[in-house]
Formats: sequence, structure tokens, C-alpha cells
Amino acid sequence: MSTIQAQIDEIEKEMARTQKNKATNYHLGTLKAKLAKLRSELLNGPGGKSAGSKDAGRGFDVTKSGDTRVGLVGFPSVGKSTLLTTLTGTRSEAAAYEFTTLTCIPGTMKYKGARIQVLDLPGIIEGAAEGKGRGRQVISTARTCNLILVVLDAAKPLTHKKIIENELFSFGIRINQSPPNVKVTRNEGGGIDYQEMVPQTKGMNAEVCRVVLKEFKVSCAQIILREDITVDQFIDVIEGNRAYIPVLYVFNKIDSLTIEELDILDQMPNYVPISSQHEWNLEELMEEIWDRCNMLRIYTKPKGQIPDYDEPVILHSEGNPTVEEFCNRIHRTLIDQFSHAWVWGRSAKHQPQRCGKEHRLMDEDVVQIVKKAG
Ligand SMILES: Nc1nc2c(ncn2[C@@H]2O[C@H](COP(=O)(O)OP(=O)(O)OP(=O)(O)O)[C@@H](O)[C@H]2O)c(=O)[nH]1
Ligand SMILES: [K+]
Ligand SMILES: [Mg+2]
Repeated sequence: MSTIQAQIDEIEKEMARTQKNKATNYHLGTLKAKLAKLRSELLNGPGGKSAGSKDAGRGFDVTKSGDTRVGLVGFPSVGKSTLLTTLTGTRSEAAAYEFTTLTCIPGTMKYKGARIQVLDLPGIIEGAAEGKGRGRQVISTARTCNLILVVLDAAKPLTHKKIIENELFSFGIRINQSPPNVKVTRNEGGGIDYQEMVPQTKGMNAEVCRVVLKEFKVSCAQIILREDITVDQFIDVIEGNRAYIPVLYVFNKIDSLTIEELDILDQMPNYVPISSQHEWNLEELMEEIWDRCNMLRIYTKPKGQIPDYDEPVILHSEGNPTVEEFCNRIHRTLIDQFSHAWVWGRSAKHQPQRCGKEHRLMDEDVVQIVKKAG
């Protein structure tokens, strides 16, 4: 039998030969599903657990701390360690030779009252996900981050960018995408029930759904598409275990560029030009990191005192947290004594508003908890 890589090459060739049209859509769907399965076998061995599962490759053993975790990923010698030292004050050795850093070095950056854990990581190169160098360990660790900073040398950013994106992709990381809005319910019987809540314009239909599910040996399931998605996104949902993580591109060493060169880079989305060495533009970098970490600052106000603006309680902002979540963050049993809360700020209809525990908070609200009498 040919090697997995040879089978992958074969399928990729066949996909390239296959013209894209309605008639070949099902065939392409099958090929894509086969490809996804082979890729995860390549990463995890035959019968493979999907990329990123616990045994698929272990990350560095660094305890999570702080309010969120940001990882530095990039080619060797792009300046990751220099950046860690500049951002967090934790010294990570930096030098002009490649692979100076051989393990994961954590540091903490304080910004707007939040404690952001930053991880310096060894450099990665092409083939990292398949096990070149410490690549798998690096990318497994990147999977545990809330935000990945892809650090690039401003002098050769675009070729490196593509390679790193591919490595992250083949490890099941989907960057700057949200999880597709698809509901999958696996059933004991009843075949495939396929429903589109919105018109599908990117290749999905009942037949493609069926061939993909067949490849993954799913014969009975209800599938509801609530968003216009591609076949690849559908395969992601069925294979599972994808990590959807925001990425910010950091172009380091801009001190070595001309203004004209810098202007060309300026067109890219999600990117920040910096010089770690000269500490140029770090304020913007921190602001961009903050924007992607989805955190809220809630200030506490003890009765009769002014709010404590230096030490906000940091909450994750997805779906806007409730007053109850705020209480739980302060103390496990606080909610048992909760009577009501006074809330000032953007979430309040008047200043202050008397709120129950279901009230949803917004960034920079001020909250005073009133306990039950007795
Ligand atoms: N000109 C310039 N050089 C920089 C800058 N940042 C880092 N360097 C230099 O680039 C070299 C590599 O820096 P490191 O911080 O070791 O890079 P790294 O990405 O951690 O490297 P590995 O750990 O080997 O992957 C060192 O000689 C740094 O002094 C910068 O902003 N401008
Ligand atoms: K280096
Ligand atoms: Mg380093």
C-alpha cells in the first residue's frame, strides 16, 4: 500500500484535474472528506485521533495563569523572545542564531488591569505539524491559546506567513473564523435528515452532505445548516476537534525596512508593524491584543466609596456575562447572599440601575453588590 503522503498527493492531483461544476460536486465532496481523514492519519497514526486530541501531540507543560493566554508562533529568529522580554519583563534568551529557544517560556503582561499570559515558543519551520523539530509541541501549545501572535520578520513576511498558516491549519486550528453555525444531532436510526435554514451558495447540498457523512461512517443524523458554509467547513464540523482561534500578524524588525517597504505591508488586515528591539509601536500592539481577547473590565464599588479603577474584575465577554457570573468570579458563595446589584455604565438604563442576577454587563460597568439582610 502506498504511504499516506502518496495517497494525499494522489487525491490532491485528482482534485486539481476535476473541473468544478454541479456534476462533480459530490465527487469533490468525497475527495475532500478522504483528504481530511488522511491528513489526520498523517498527524496521529492510523485510525488516528483527530488533530489536537489529547494524545495527538502534547504541548509544553506550562500552567495557565492570568485572565487569558497569548502564544508567540513564528520562524526561528524573527524576534519572539525579544518580544516576550519587552512585553512582560520576563527574560527569555535572544540571540542571532536559530533555535535559541528550545522550550516554552511564560511571562505576564499587565494591560488595562488584566493579566495576560504570554508564551514564548521555539521557532517552527515547514513540516512542523508532521513532527519536524519541536513543531508539534509548539502547535499543540498554540491550540491552548486564546490568541496567537504570528510573529514575522518584516523583511520576509509573506512566504513565512503562508507556511505558518498551513502548519496551524493541518493541526486543526482555524484562524480568524468562527465555528460554523451548524447543528448536528447523531441518531440511532432514521437516515440523514438535511435542512438548510439559509440558502447554500458555496457547494453544500443534500447529496454532498450525504457523501461526506458516508466517508465518516455517519448514517443517521439530523443536520441543520444555519449559515452559508463551504464543504470544508462542513467537514470541520463532522470531524470535530477544530480549534477556532484569532490570529494577529506581528511584523517585527521594521527598523530594518524603508518607509516605502513599510507602506506596502500596511495594506494587510489583522497586522501590526513593530520593532521589539527599539520598542516601536508596542502600545498599538497591546491595544490590538486587547481587542481580540474579548475581555470586559468590571469595576467594583464598595458602599459609600469610589470604585476601584485599578483592579477591575476581568470577565470574558462572549454573550456578555451576567451579574451572577461576576459574583462567582469574586467569591464562590457570594451569590447565596445576593439581594440585588446597583449597576452604573453602558448596560444600565439609568445611573445607577437596580438589577437582578440575570442582568448582562458591559465593558467598564461599575457594580455594587447588595447582600440580603440578616
Ligand atoms: N533589527 C532588529 N533585530 C531584532 C529585533 N527583534 C529581535 N531582533 C534580533 O533578532 C535576533 C533573533 O531574536 P530572538 O528574540 O532570539 O528571536 P526568536 O524568534 O526568539 O528566535 P528563536 O528562539 O531562535 O526561534 C536577535 O539577534 C535579536 O537581537 C528588531 O525589532 N529589530
Ligand atoms: K534566535
Ligand atoms: Mg526565541
